[in-house]
Amino acid sequence: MAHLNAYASKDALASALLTFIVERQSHAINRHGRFQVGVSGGSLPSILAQALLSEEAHGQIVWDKWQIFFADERAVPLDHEDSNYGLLKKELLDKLPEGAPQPTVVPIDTDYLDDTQELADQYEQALVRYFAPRDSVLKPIFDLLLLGCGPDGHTCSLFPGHELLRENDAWVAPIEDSPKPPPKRITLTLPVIKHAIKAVFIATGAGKQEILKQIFGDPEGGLPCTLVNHVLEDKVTWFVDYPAVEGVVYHKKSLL
Ligand SMILES: O=C1O[C@H](COP(=O)(O)O)[C@@H](O)[C@H](O)[C@H]1O
Repeated sequence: MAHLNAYASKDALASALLTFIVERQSHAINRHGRFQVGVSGGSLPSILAQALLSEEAHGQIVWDKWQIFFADERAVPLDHEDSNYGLLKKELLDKLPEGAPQPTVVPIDTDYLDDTQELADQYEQALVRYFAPRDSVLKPIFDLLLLGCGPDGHTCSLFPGHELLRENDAWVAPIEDSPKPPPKRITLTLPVIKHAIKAVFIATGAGKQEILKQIFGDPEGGLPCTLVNHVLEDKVTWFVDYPAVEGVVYHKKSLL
């Protein structure tokens, strides 16, 4: 069963997230000398940056061991305002101290923007290059997935009721009819998410309240976030703030 941790403020949430990430970073580096992370777009990069660029984080993040991949990405140029890479760059990567060790960041190959299947295949090949030598299983094993939760319960670019929720082969899949613009995207699939060592959801603000009530009130409901809770069970931790969690009934909830 997923853990649900609720915080009185974004500062408290960011601080707890930092502690969690540092612990997972140590675990990963001890295990295989690097920290392979999948990152979402939306509201997540800004909170992630708040955690990782804080004074408290100083000296705790071993950036040159980080390999950052995208949990989903929009089929747009990297400097487009809809790009998840562009967002992470603006919020976090551009703010890392110059001259200091930098993470490896693996964006989509924008040569393939006109063909989302090829874009997804190329990103899958990139994952093969970074993960396959270690993983004899047939799926990449992310040390940590940092996931968002849309107000409709979508995560990555896996949307409620969409056929991609039944994908059980591809690591990375294209979507051409995303209900949230832009329509053309690529996304990690549920079988990949299922193999992650840990996953975190971050959801803040009253706009997430109704969907959190559904996700935790109806664990069999089939929403994409619910499916992630289901496949990863206690390997998932939700970091939410009080406005998002108000009215959510869940017995594994901690108010911090
Ligand atoms: O479109 C997307 O939305 C989700 C959720 O975004 P949020 O702003 O509601 O947090 C995000 O996780 C995903 O990466 C993004 O492509």
